[in-house]
Amino acid sequence: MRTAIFDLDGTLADTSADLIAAANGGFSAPLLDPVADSLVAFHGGRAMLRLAHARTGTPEAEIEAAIEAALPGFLSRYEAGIDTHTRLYDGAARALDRLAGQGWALGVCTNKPVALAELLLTRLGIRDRFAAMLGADSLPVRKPDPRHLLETIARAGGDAGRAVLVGDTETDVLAARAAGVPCVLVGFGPEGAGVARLGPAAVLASYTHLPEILERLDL
Ligand SMILES: O=C(O)COP(=O)(O)O
Ligand SMILES: [Mg+2]
Repeated sequence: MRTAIFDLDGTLADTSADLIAAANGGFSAPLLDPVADSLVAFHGGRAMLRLAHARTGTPEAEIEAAIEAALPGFLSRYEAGIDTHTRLYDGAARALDRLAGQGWALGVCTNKPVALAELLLTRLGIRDRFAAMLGADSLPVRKPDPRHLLETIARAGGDAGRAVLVGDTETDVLAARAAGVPCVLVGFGPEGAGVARLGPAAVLASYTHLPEILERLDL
C-alpha cells in the first residue's frame, strides 16, 4: 500500500506561536519573537530554549543543564495552551482526505512527545485520519534515525519501498534519506522555497498540490 508519513510541527500545523509563548513563559521577559523565531520553534523545545538562554547571556558551559532544568516547565506550559494560536496549514485536512480516498495509508512521525502530538491532532480534528502516530518518545530512537520513520511506515500498514515523508526540516530529509524514502518538503514555512537547498524530492507550495506531487513520485 502506498504510504504518506507526515511530520507535525511546521508541516501539518503552524505550531510556532504556541511553542514560543511556552518558551518565553519561563523567562522574566520575552526573549523569542513569534514571527522572527518561528524557524527555531520548528526545531523543537530544546532548540528554542538554547537560543533563549544564549540571548539571556547564560554561560555556554551552563546552557545544556539550563535547558534540561527548563524543559518540564516548558512542556507543561505548552500543553496548557497547545491550540491557542496553532492552526492546520491551509488545505491540509482536505489533502489528507483526498489521499485517503486514493488509497494512501497515512501516518505521523514527529519529534514532539507523543502525548502532546496526540492531544494536538485531536484538538485540530485530524487524529483519526492517521493509522499510526509515533512521537519522540515512542521508540528509543527518533528522527533523524531512520528507524523512527521505518517503524511509523510499518505501523501504518505500509512498506518502505512505496512510502514518502512530508516534512519541513533537515531532520526530516536526513531521516528519509537514511531510510531510502523520498522526502517532500513544505515550501510555506519560514524558509519558503529556500528549503530546496536541502535536496528534497519536491517542494510543496500548497497542500492543494500534494496529491499530484505524490502521484508523480510513482511509488
Ligand atoms: O518538536 C520537535 O522537535 C519537532 O517536531 P516535528 O518532528 O513534528 O517537526
Ligand atoms: Mg517539523
